[in-house]
Amino acid sequence: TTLKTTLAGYKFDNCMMNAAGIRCATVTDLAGLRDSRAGSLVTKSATPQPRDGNPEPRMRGLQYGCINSMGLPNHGFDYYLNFLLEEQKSHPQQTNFMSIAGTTLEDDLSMLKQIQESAFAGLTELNLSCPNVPGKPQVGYDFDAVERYLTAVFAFFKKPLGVKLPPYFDLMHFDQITAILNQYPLAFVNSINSVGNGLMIDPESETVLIKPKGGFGGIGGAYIKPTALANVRALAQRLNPGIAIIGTGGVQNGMDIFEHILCGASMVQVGTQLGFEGPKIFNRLSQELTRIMAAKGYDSIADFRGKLKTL
Ligand SMILES: CC(C)(C)CCc1c(C(=O)O)[nH]c(=O)[nH]c1=O
Repeated sequence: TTLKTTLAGYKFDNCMMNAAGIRCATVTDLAGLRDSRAGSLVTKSATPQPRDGNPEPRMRGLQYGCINSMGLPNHGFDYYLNFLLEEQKSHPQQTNFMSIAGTTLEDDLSMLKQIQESAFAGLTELNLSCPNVPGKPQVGYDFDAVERYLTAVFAFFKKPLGVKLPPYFDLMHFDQITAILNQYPLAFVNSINSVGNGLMIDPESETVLIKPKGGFGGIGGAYIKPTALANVRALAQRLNPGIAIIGTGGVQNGMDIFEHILCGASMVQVGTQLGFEGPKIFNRLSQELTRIMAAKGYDSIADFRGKLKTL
């Protein structure tokens, strides 16, 4: 039984890795991921300059998941690109991802130009949950903006690139977003980001849990697995076969990873639960998934990827 996978022509020893934003903001975090059983790593979404992010408390974990409104705290684009370039020299056998989340299209293009001209040989994840012009929803929910962004990006960017999408909830939206995405030479689509603008409350103190945005924040964890699986499945049913899918959302154990792969994922990312358990979680998840596959008679994930049955 092997957990290896291939995505956009790149080989990974393990089909699981971290989700951007969790345990990946510092070199220490990233080295911890590299030294774990994870098959790859992705950096915290970078902006051109370092950012402090929102006032704390800005993330809280509860029994079934977490809420966050971090506000893109990160050490800046150069910090992460430098780490990834060093990694290529010291650990050439591992392919990594760089996540970027400019607060404007210009910022995204400027970072992508630097990646294009750099020696970075991994994959780039463009976070489309980034804010749009005031008065408009996030880019991922403004389909004209998605088209504008991807047209500008692929006018010059020739390295492997995928997009991180927010969750969609209407079948027409799955049709609309994939009709757009299928027009571009995307290496992958990563679905889903946190479920936006949830609200968690402490009824004792009658207060919200996080400070930014009056307590509103992205929801992750067990709460969002049904939404994540539906998005992975819907995208897999609609995207060109050349566009691989990364499944993210609600992974707590090996069976959750199995379910994401059954829906069509070639790589599965872990966020909230990684935050709770740390990189050693990939030992447990690998053991659990291996046992599930062996019990079902599957040698590799290709044996069951995308093979979810309907009734
Ligand atoms: C929400 C944004 C701040 C625009 C992007 C960064 C981000 C954050 C964040 O840094 O607040 N949290 C998430 O759950 N997903 C994200 O993509």
